[in-house]
Amino acid sequence: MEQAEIGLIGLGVMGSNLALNIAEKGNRIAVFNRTPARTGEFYEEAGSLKDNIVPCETIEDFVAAIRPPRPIIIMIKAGAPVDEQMALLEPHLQQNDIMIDAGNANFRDTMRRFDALKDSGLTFIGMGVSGGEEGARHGPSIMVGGTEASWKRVEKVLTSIAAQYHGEPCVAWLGENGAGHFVKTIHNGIEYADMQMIAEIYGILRDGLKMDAAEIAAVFAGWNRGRLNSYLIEITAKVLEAADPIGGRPIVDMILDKAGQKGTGKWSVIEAQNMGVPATAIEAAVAARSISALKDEREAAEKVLGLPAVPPLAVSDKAAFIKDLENALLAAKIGAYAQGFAVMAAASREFGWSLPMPTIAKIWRAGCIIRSQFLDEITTAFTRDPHVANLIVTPAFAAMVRETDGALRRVVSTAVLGGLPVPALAAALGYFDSYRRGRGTANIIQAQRDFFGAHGFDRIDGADSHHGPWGSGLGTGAA
Ligand SMILES: NC(=O)C1=CN([C@@H]2O[C@H](COP(=O)(O)OP(=O)(O)OC[C@H]3O[C@@H](n4cnc5c(N)ncnc54)[C@H](OP(=O)(O)O)[C@@H]3O)[C@@H](O)[C@H]2O)C=CC1
Ligand SMILES: O=C(CO)[C@H](O)[C@H](O)COP(=O)(O)O
Repeated sequence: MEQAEIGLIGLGVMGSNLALNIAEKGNRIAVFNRTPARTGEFYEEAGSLKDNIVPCETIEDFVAAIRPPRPIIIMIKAGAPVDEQMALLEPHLQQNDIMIDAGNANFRDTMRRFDALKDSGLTFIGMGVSGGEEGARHGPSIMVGGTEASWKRVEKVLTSIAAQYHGEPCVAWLGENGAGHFVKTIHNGIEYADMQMIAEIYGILRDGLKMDAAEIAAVFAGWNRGRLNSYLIEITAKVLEAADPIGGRPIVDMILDKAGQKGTGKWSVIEAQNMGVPATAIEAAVAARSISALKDEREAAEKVLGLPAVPPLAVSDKAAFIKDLENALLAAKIGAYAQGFAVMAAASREFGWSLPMPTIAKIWRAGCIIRSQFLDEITTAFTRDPHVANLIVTPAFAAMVRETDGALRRVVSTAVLGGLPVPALAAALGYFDSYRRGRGTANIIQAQRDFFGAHGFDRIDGADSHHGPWGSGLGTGAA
């Protein structure tokens, strides 16, 4: 039997769709799954693509079915399962075979795995894949990290399966070792912020303006035809339109308000904090998911505290306010993306990757969950100035912030006065207001630090004195 050009382990949601995509693009692929019954089931469902698929029940058969040097995609649950799978696979591999972890790995695990294989003759690629089930099947966005030589060996097949944006494939080599998984992590961090901000706007429409799901769906569908055009806005309109098969009410009204999270959002925030980069909108989004998970505590707290005793939302012109909501969402989105890109710029320096910002924006324009028209504008901004300190000071985005931040301010103020939680929108606004203010208030913090801990400070006039005239440094207030 003709050998396959590539192998794939893990026939779950992502792996099975990726395998079908690979087969459909004319590549012969060997597949393996820990639970063999799934392999048979997958093969039976493959229809006309069966000719390009070699189903294997044992690791030995799987490895033998692939032509050396073998590229093998591992698309399984992230974390320890990947180490276990690699350990099972490794003894069967030969010089120059490549293991490609395509799951949502923590990039620190990817760096460890990359280093562990460095002198073994085997190669490791850490590859972020975005687009969910449909993207994996018809064209995901793919973020590759590893050696450039190993990328060259998989470039053709990955290019054949990636999404296309006006003829340009949404796949790229982004740097050594953990670069691809780091970029995927930040993609997801931005995804968390995007989703949370949409949820906050939904909350204002539902709880503030008392609109029903169908009315809110129409608002999002309208926005999807404008500057907010994006996959996440599109699917938000669709989920709001969908009816519950049991009972016929809008399905969103039947879904428990507890959000799951698998780790990428949290890792984005941890890494941002490690590098001292403010990613406040992403942090707020991660924290909001954690608060959402405290359903029982929230219900108990509502019984103790009640909802805020505030008047109903002060909105005199509903149409104008909905226009403000659209602009506020755009402004806040700019803040979240600016933060995500700033985290990647810092990581690029920290880990020596030379992450290509215009390329990252380019490969996110199609295929991935945060795909949008907006990313084309980010691509243009970073292409003009790849090393700009922050997206919001590029001419195009500075103009957009100036145009929309008033709406964000009005929306956040209205929501706060109406007792509606908008932590991610408020975080984006706070970020703009802090970042654009040349003279902030940290002089007080520096003085306090010097007062109690003799930490010293820099002076605005550059003079030499680095400590304040605090005397003993002992306060006289309460102990
Ligand atoms: N779903 C999504 O939208 C996206 C998911 N991802 C990432 O892709 C990866 C796969 O996700 P997804 O396809 O959704 O997951 P699924 O839950 O659908 O599938 C999980 C797969 O992992 C296998 N697996 C689990 N534990 C082990 C183990 N210890 N050893 C070997 N195989 C194991 C399962 O095999 P078995 O059948 O034997 O249980 C199954 O094939 C994850 O890292 C996920 O974060 C990335 C982008 C999008
Ligand atoms: O990577 C993805 C999308 O890009 C996956 O769907 C991931 O599971 C999303 O993260 P979480 O489950 O934490 O919401």
